[in-house]
Amino acid sequence: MWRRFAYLSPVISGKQLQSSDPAVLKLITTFTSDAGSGDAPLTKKPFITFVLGGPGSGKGTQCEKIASAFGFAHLSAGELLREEISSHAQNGELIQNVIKEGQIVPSEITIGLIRKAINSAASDKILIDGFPRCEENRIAFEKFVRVEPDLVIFFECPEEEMVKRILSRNQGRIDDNLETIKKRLKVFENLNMPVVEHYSSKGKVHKINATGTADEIFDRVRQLFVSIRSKLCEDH
Ligand SMILES: Nc1ncnc2c1ncn2[C@@H]1O[C@H](COP(=O)(O)OP(=O)(O)OP(=O)(O)O)[C@@H](O)[C@H]1O
Ligand SMILES: O=c1ccn([C@@H]2O[C@H](COP(=O)(O)O)[C@@H](O)[C@H]2O)c(=O)[nH]1
Ligand SMILES: [Mg+2]
Repeated sequence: MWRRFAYLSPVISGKQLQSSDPAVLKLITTFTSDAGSGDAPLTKKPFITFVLGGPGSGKGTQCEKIASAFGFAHLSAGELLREEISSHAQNGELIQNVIKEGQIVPSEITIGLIRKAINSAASDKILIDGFPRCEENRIAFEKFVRVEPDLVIFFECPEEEMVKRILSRNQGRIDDNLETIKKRLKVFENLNMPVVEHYSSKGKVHKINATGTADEIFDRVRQLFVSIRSKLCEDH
């Protein structure tokens, strides 16, 4: 039984939890129970775009622009998690600790929130900003939400520029400090990048140069969406 679900083990502080850990057993139960939020099919067939890139590479900024220019719903995984903290949800404290450490929230939690947001989104063209964060997230999403992304955008930005942008963001985020940024950059290299590599090998990744002004970057992004517009109109 455990071997079948080994990829669901949460990554917290870089450690894989053991199969006997109560948190892991709860995770398996949620994903395999009809009542759980993890294993119900989506109520619609959306056009899914994963938007990936390092911390501060401009994912959120560009998603806002794509959403308003091309009618996408913008679902930020980080924002969904932060809303759980501010609404004092059951997992709020756990999420806050993980984000403060720059690590990755267990898939069970994030996927449940994303699924709910997809089902209640105003558009069936969806941008999922900042997810999947690791191969375990990706595999769990594909297996339990039962969809693969139609498109993956990867914003390429030098580390120095990402750090500069985050340190001048000024939105009071608990992870916008140098100590957490260093941890997030390590997680980005070690855990986020394998997801980009996986989708690259499937020919789904469009890399965008994320240097320059936000408008210059959006000019590059716009070209991509204009080139796939006929596909978007046909299907959605
Ligand atoms: N091209 C740009 N040039 C300068 N600043 C930018 C640019 N794009 C975004 N910013 C600013 O940099 C900060 C980080 O951008 P944004 O929040 O969009 O990045 P992100 O990839 O979503 O980051 P995170 O992963 O931390 O959520 C914000 O304050 C934003 O206004
Ligand atoms: O799928 C996800 C998305 C985010 N997190 C955690 O949240 C912070 C902030 O995310 P942003 O996308 O940069 O807003 C991220 O560093 C992770 O700690 C997550 O665990 N899983
Ligand atoms: Mg963001």
